[in-house]
Amino acid sequence: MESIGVLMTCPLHDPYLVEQLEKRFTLFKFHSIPDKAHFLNSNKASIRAVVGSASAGADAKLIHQLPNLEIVSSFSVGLDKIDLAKCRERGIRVTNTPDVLTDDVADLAIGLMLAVLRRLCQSDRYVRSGQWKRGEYKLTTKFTGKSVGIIGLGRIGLAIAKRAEAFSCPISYHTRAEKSDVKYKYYPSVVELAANCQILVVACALTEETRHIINREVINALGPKGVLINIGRGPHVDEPELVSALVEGRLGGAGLDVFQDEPNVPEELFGLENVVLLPHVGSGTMETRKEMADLVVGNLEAHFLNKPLLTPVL
Ligand SMILES: O=CC(=O)O
Repeated sequence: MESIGVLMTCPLHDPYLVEQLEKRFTLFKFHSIPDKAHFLNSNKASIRAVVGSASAGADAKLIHQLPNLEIVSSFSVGLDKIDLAKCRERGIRVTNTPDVLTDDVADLAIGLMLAVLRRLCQSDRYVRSGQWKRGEYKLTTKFTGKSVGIIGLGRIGLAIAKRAEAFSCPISYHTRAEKSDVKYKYYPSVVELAANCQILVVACALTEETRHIINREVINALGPKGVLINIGRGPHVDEPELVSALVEGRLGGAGLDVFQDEPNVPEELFGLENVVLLPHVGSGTMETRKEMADLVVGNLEAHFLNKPLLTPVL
């Protein structure tokens, strides 16, 4: 398989995945190639696979430039950086990394809820800066028993619900259609869900329908005591609306692992103590990233050995 060209389109800071790919294939690291047009002209014939992630995948332009592309193996569960319609049209296979990251992302969502309500980051800074010696930290807000609304009740949404239930949180949700196999309260509109919960979590896939699913109306419905948690994708949220709601006190707080234009985060958020900001680390544990890397490589191997894909999307 060494002669098979694999184009890694994202800057993957995962030495294990890079090592595993380099052992088996001819790996091209697209982000570190200065003249991309020249590179593609000279190497397009040998490239039969793309490895992408949540930050860069395979858009229509790239797919068009790779005439021999057979498979896109994504080091992510989200598929929003891959032009699935183009892949379908060209018969290009697509795989992702579901299940193995569910626990980590759900754990992080709960961590964000606790961190925002109990001001964990802020009180850590209080101790480090020596302020504790001058007085006790102020009172915060209880998490146990808060009502949690979840947008998207797939693997990750359900894992968040299960964890929040252990904190005695009543759960409600919004999805395109009501689910017959869950006992949680269903709201057919996001605004209604937001008006009826204290913590609203974005856990759905990013698609054209869910882009800006968190808009001004939803934020206002969640209100000055409500908290938004986003472990989905930045573009799920109308970010300028979120920033102004937080600055104006129309929203109670936010725990954000994802942003519109990563790694750029609106600086207006930096001074707010009711906000916790993370650098898109939902699946970022050594254990999970290894399992994800094994799936990326396993899917490529399966494809080139004509075996069934491990986690096929297309
Ligand atoms: O954001 C991370 C993923 O989609 O896996």
